Amino acid sequence: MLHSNLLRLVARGGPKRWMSTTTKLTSVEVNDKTGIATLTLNRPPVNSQNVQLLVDLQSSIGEIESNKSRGLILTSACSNVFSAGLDILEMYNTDEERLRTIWTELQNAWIALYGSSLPTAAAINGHAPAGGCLLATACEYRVMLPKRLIGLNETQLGIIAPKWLMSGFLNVLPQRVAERALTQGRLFTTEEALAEGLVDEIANTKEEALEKCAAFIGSFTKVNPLARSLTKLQFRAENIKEFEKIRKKDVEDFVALASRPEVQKGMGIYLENLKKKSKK
Ligand SMILES: CCCCCCCCCC/C=C\CC(=O)SCCNC(=O)CCNC(=O)[C@H](O)C(C)(C)COP(=O)(O)OP(=O)(O)OC[C@H]1O[C@@H](n2cnc3c(N)ncnc32)[C@H](O)[C@@H]1OP(=O)(O)O
Repeated sequence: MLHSNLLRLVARGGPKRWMSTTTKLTSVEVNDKTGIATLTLNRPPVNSQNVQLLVDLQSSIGEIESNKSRGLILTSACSNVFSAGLDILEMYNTDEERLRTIWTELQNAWIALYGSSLPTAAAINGHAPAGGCLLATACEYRVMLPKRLIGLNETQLGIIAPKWLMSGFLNVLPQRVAERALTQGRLFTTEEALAEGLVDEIANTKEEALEKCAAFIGSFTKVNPLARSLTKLQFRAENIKEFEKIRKKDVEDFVALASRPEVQKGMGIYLENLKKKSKK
């Protein structure tokens, strides 16, 4: 009781310490009382994942791990979007080297989060399609605001999510639900996501989501951290091993797919539609 009250007080603006950070598109704030770090994605308007954001994310995860924080909460500074996934503008009309860098940094960011030994939770304070869902499902716990969307919608875009990218999704959903959702490219509403187990709790505000994430991380207070992290990593080891085997080929597959003229054309149309929609 005392512990959860303390977490609530602290999440509402108790003593906080800003860590020195050299990154710009992510920020890290460690709560002095709980030792929990909040990592915020800050690339308005939708936290689309360009190379810089992915590199900054890795650097912030590294910073949190080396500062021995008790856990990591991932959230967004954007008011209605957790992350819109990969920055399509960056993938459009570019060269192979850039595509190689984008995919390599997405892989690096995913493995840094998925393989982190710390307790991790996502306070999903907005929509989380595609790469946004990837980051959320790399965490161990998800709390989401009502009436937002989350899922891997790749097939809706005519593209295929590789196996590693589905790992987190497959960790939390029954195989049958995951297969159907992935083949349909389904985006779940928050309420549907809760019913299926894709998210763990709903919160009405970002502050409440942060509190609930902190309470999840607080649930490990009495567990030996080494035993906890080794147990977590045992659950994830098979996926990580499979990923390591194919990661180089996966980059080349992505570059070949994303540079195909018909895929580039599709991206152009998709971007145009996004822009038309946002002007309405
Ligand atoms: C697409 C082909 C890729 C082919 C490559 C092969 C890849 C294989 C494996 C794929 C793995 C991961 C893929 C991805 O992550 S692809 C990204 C998929 N993301 C989406 O489909 C989400 C698109 N965005 C939205 O649906 C909505 O923006 C939103 C997130 C629901 C938010 O809605 P909103 O109303 O709050 O904001 P909106 O007005 O739509 O957008 C504001 C501006 O942001 C621009 N924008 C949105 N999303 C992206 C994006 N992903 N990349 C770049 N830019 C984006 C949007 O165009 C608006 O711009 P502007 O203000 O008009 O200039």
